[in-house]
Formats: sequence, structure tokens, C-alpha cells
Amino acid sequence: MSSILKVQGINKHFGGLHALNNVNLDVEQGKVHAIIGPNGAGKSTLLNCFIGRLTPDTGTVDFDGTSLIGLKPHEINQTGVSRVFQTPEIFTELTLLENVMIPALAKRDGAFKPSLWSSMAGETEIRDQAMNALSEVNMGGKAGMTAASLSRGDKRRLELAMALVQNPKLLLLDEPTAGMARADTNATIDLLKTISGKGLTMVIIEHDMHVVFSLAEKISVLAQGTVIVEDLPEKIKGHPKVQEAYLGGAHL
Ligand SMILES: Nc1ncnc2c1ncn2[C@@H]1O[C@H](COP(=O)(O)OP(=O)(O)OP(=O)(O)O)[C@@H](O)[C@H]1O
Repeated sequence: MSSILKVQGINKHFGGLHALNNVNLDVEQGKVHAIIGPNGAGKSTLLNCFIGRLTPDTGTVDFDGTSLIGLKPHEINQTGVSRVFQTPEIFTELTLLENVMIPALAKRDGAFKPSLWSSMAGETEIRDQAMNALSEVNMGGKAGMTAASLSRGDKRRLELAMALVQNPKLLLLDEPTAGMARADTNATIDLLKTISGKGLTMVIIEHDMHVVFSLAEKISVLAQGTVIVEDLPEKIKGHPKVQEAYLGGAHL
């Protein structure tokens, strides 16, 4: 087994709250790794430690041979980590194509420079990459539409294209199907399966167990800031410690 993301001994306090308590995580190259756990378990806090939004008090985060601790979010992005977060970070007044070109330019140049905006028309290579990413999420036919007119499900797919255009080595997904109707959720599961089938490593935080068990090849269960179990999906269902953690909350 070769791990692409290795997290060791992460602790994070918010005042008196011990939000992450000695967390270890090994994400294998090419696999879909889910992080699940009850509300307030520390899932988002952990993810924020991977992308430079939070700095852990102690511990290490190594990605593909590089320590991510102390790097800024855009520097982490440059190492090959892209993310799709719950709050859509799209530009509603721009077209889908323009939305996808922005992260492609940011990846190439280190950060998006507004001065590049006027010359975007000349960026044919970036434009082609953006079109390919839109096609990957089955939205090639909507490239010229403004993002404001998209349904919620399509907005999430656009965000996925914005992550994929960066050709990441690791894709972080925070509740990629939150708020979606079942049909949209299933379409997203199929899409993510196709993408993972091409070898992209994914870390996914998700409450919907249908999504988790459809996609995950490994699951870490967080409860009160501690990884209580890390195992294969078939070992997680019915695991006494997991059942206990979820008691009174979601059901597996
Ligand atoms: N910036 C912050 N300041 C203070 N406390 C915080 C902060 N961020 C998170 N917390 C607390 O840390 C704990 C873990 O929160 P976190 O959002 O990581 O949990 P989660 O597992 O992602 O929950 P959910 O599934 O509800 O999104 C919670 O008790 C939360 O209130």
C-alpha cells in the first residue's frame, strides 16, 4: 500500500474544546477514503487542516512527499490538492466556461490575477482544458450559459469541473451531495465513480450513508475528535464502536 496523504498526531484546540485529538489518517493512492462521524465530530476541522484554512496545534500532514503544515491555501492547491466545498464558490454572473477557466489559470499562475481577465479570450489552451473539464461532468453543452441559471445540482457539478480542471492528485469533497434530490445524488455518485475509476484519489466527508457506501473503499470514523475506527466499508457497518458513536443520531 502506498499512501498519498499521511496525517499523524493531529491535535487542534478551540479554546477549551479539544476538537481533534491525536488524529492519524492514511489515504491510499487512487482510493476513495470517506471520513464520517456524528455532527461536531471534527470532520470539517480536519479537512480545514489539509487545505491551510486551519493550522493544527501539533501533528504532521504529508502529501505526496510534501509537508502541508504552514503552507497557504493557494500553495497547497499548487501541490495538487483541489477541493469541492459545501458553499458554492462560483461566479454566478459569469459563464460556465469562464468559471472553469479561472481555477485553471490560478493553478497555472499560482493565483488568479484580475489583469488576466482581459486576455482570457487568448487563452486557448486553458479554454480547451476548461471545455474538457465541463465535458467530464456532462456539462459541455452548457458552457456558454451563465452560472446563475443553474440548478443546485448543476452548480455542484460546475464546482466539480472547477476542481477537475486543475488536474489534481487529490480531490477533497465536503458533502458533495448535500441538499440534492435523490436522482441528482445518484447522478453525482455515478459521476464520482467514473472519475475515481480514472485513478484520482478522493477524500470525502459525507453524512448520506448511501453515498458513503456507494463510493468509499476505506472509511475513517471520527467521534469527538478521535478516529475510533478506520477500516473497509463492510467492517464499518454494524461495528459496535460506530453504532455507539451514532446512537441517537444517524443510522448506519
Ligand atoms: N472556528 C471554530 N471555533 C470554535 N469552535 C469550533 C470552530 N470550528 C469548529 N468548532 C467546534 O469544533 C467541533 C468540531 O466541529 P466540526 O465542524 O469540525 O465538526 P463536523 O464533524 O464537521 O460537524 P458537522 O458534521 O456538523 O459539519 C465542534 O464542537 C465545533 O463547534
